[in-house]
This record gives sequence, C-alpha cells and structure tokens, in this order.
Amino acid sequence: MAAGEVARDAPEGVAQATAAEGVAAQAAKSRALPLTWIEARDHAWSVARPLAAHTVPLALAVGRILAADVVSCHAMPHYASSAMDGWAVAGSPPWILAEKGSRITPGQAAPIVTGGLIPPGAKAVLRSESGEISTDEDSLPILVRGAGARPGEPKNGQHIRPAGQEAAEAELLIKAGVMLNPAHVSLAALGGLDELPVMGRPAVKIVLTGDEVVSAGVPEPGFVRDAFSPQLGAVLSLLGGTVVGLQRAADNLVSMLDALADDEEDPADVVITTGATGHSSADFLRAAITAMGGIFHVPQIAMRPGHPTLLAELPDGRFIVGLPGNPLAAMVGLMTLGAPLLARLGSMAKPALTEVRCGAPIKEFHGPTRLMPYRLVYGLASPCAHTDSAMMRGLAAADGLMAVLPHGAKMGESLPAMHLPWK
Ligand SMILES: Nc1nc2c(c(=O)[nH]1)N[C@H]1C(S)=C(S)[C@@H](COP(=O)(O)OP(=O)(O)OC[C@H]3O[C@@H](n4cnc5c(N)ncnc54)[C@H](O)[C@@H]3O)O[C@H]1N2
Ligand code: MOO
Repeated sequence: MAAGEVARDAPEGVAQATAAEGVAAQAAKSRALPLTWIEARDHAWSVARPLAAHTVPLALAVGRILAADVVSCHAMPHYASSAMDGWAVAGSPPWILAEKGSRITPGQAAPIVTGGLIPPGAKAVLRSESGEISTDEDSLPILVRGAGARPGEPKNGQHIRPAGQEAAEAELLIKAGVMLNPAHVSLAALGGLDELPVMGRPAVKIVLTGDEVVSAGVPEPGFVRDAFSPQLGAVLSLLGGTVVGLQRAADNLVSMLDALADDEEDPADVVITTGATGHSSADFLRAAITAMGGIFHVPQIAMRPGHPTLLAELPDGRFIVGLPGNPLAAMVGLMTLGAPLLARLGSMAKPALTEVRCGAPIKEFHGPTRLMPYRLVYGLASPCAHTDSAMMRGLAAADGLMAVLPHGAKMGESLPAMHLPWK
C-alpha cells in the first residue's frame, strides 16, 4: 500500500494519511485483505457527499434532480382565454360585431383567436366553423350561427379556458427530488419560472493512458484500438456525470501529473482514468496520486476482472477513479466504483443490486469474486462467452453482471447482480 492509502479497516468515509513507519505493515495488510466487491461498492458510496444544489436555466434542466418544490408564479392560465379561433359572444344570436378586445354586452360578438384574452362581458366562444358573417336589414355586418353549428352552440362558458383552470397561484407544480423530464420543464415555463434549483451533478474529466492506444483505424501489432473514447462519455452520462474534458496522458509521470492537474476553466469533481493502474514501469497513476498528496480510499478490489480498479481523493477534493486498461475490467470497475460514487455526488439513489438465478452450474475456482456478464435465457442468468478481461463480446451481449463467489454456483442459485446502465 502506498503512502496515503486507506487501510481496509479504516472507518467508512475517513481518509487517513498513513504514518511512514506504518506503511510497510499496512501494505502487507492491504495486499492480504483488499476490499471485497461489495465493500468497495459501499465505500465508493459512503466516502462521497452530495454536491451543492444550484440553479440552472430551464433549457439545461432536463435530466437534473429538482432541489426544491416548484410552485406556480401565477394562476395557470393566468387569464381567461379562448380555446378556439372564432368569436367571443354574449347573449343569443344574431350578434352585432364589436371591436376585437372591447367589452361586449349581450347580443355582441368580437373576433378572437385561440389563446386570445376573453373580452370583458363575453360568456362563450363560437368556433369559426360554426358561425357566419351576414348582414342585417341595415346592411350592417352581424354574426349568426352557421349551418354546421350544433343547436344552442355555444353553451355558456364553451371554449373558454378559465383563469386558474390548471393551477392556482403558488400551487405546487413539481415536488423536490424528481428527475426533471421535458414535460416538467415545460410546466415550469408555463408556471412563469425562468430557472430551477437542481442538485449538483458531478463534472467528470476522462484521462486515457497508453502509448500503444490508437483512436482510429486498424492498429498494427503492438498497438490497440481505443475501446473507451467512443463510449465512456455516454456511459458516464448515463451514470449521472457530465463530461467536461478528455485528455490523453503518455506513459510517464510528468504527463500523468499534467493530466491529473486541476483545470480551472473546466473544473472536474471526478477524474476517470483508464489504464496505468498496475505496478509496471509504464504505470504512473498510483505514483502520480501519491505525489499529489492523494489518499487511496479503495486501492484495489478483490474481484475479477478489474482487481486493480482504484478510488482516490486529491487534496483539492477531486475523486479519481482509476479503471484498468483491459476493456471489460474497466467497465466492471466503473460499475463497481464509478456508479455509486457518481450517484452519491449527484444526490441520486444508490445503484441497486438485483438478484438473478444462475442459469448454469459454475465450478469452484481459485481467486476472488468473479463479476460475470450474463444473458437472461428463460429467466435464468446464463454466463456469456468471450469474457476475458480484454474482451467486449460478452458484455456487448449481456443483460447484467452477476457476482460468483469462489465456491462457484449451482444451477438456479440466487446471485447478486449489477445492472448495466444502458439496459
Ligand atoms: N504482474 C502483474 N501484471 C498484471 C496484473 C497483476 O496483478 N500483476 N494485473 C493484470 C490485470 S488483471 C489488469 S486489468 C491489468 C491492469 O493494467 P493497467 O490498468 O495498468 O492497464 P495497462 O497496463 O495500461 O493496460 C492493460 C491492457 O489494456 C489495454 N488498454 C489500455 N488502454 C486501452 C484502451 N483505451 N482501449 C483498449 N485497450 C486498452 C492495454 O493495451 C493492455 O493490453 O494489468 C494486468 N497485469
Ligand atoms: O482484473 Mo484484470 O482487471 O482481470 O483484467
């Protein structure tokens, strides 16, 4: 365990800098007892605190969690309006035409359009297709019912939307805590609001490592195609983050330190890195975090794939989630640590575990808990093929990730499982 890592038995949420003399002993302990998959998941949730609420303009509010009840600024609608194009009328036909918008008395009508302000004195609206302009004996224009009008049309109040029909002034429109959908935002606009109070949403910076990683085309032997940049931003967004930047770091300490440095123009709450979580001569993530004075909340996890996945915190409060370079391992690490961390920071519910019934006998094996992509077949979780940590075929076909302990599993046995955010 490097200086600053938090020992497994540290109280939840407490980040402790390790005294130099205790480093060796704690390193041995940490290696012997890495957090289990469940503990690591819980820890990623409990070390974080919800980000502060703030207001956003309506146009940026969809998908955000409402931080306070929203009440209407005025009655909705705030004036009596017409539901049809036609004439506002009072009394019985024929109607003498009055000027648009002026007060009318029984026997008068004034042209009106849908949404138009009902003039004082009007009792109903006659639809344009139900009325005809005719003339009286003095050749003055009058409005009469047309051939297509229903008998007695319009009835008192017909086609008038009364003020306050949808809500009174200061009536509750949207309760705090809901995730705002487009209809909520539209409702807030109709209620007279320009901005809404929302819970904080974590800003995430992605740092990709690996000098051998290429971002397009068919790579030569010794090089690999980047499995993350085309999709990681979308997954982080599904997990409740907003990606504010993506940077590539070369496999050296200076480049890693540069990539992890705080970006004042685009500050991040969380940095998600890929690769360089190991201890080889090309892996500089742990060294960079230590050099920056960071602490390791989760230095590694007793799970496969994804055991080198880490969660650290820098002195400026930013979290670092270090995902392994192997693509499946990275996604398992992201579901295990990234999902609960982002949910907590964003005031969302902790991602729930589900239970699945194992669709095949799984032999015992040496090693920690395995997170296995599964497909649901006739309601049973059948392990996918192609699930080595560098592969993605298995996950691409999967419905979720189930956790299998070293003693294996019997056919039909109940197993805990994680959702995939895109399912
Ligand atoms: N001596 C040991 N070696 C390794 C161990 C170990 O315990 N002892 N663990 C293995 C496991 S498990 C994993 S997972 C990896 C973790 O490696 P790193 O996080 O340091 O990642 P890299 O070494 O940079 O890369 C690993 C692998 O992933 C490929 N990679 C990297 N980035 C990408 C990308 N953007 N798209 C696709 N593939 C990527 C990279 O080329 C490597 O093949 O360590 C094992 N070794
Ligand atoms: O645990 Mo590694 O993360 O198997 O590929």
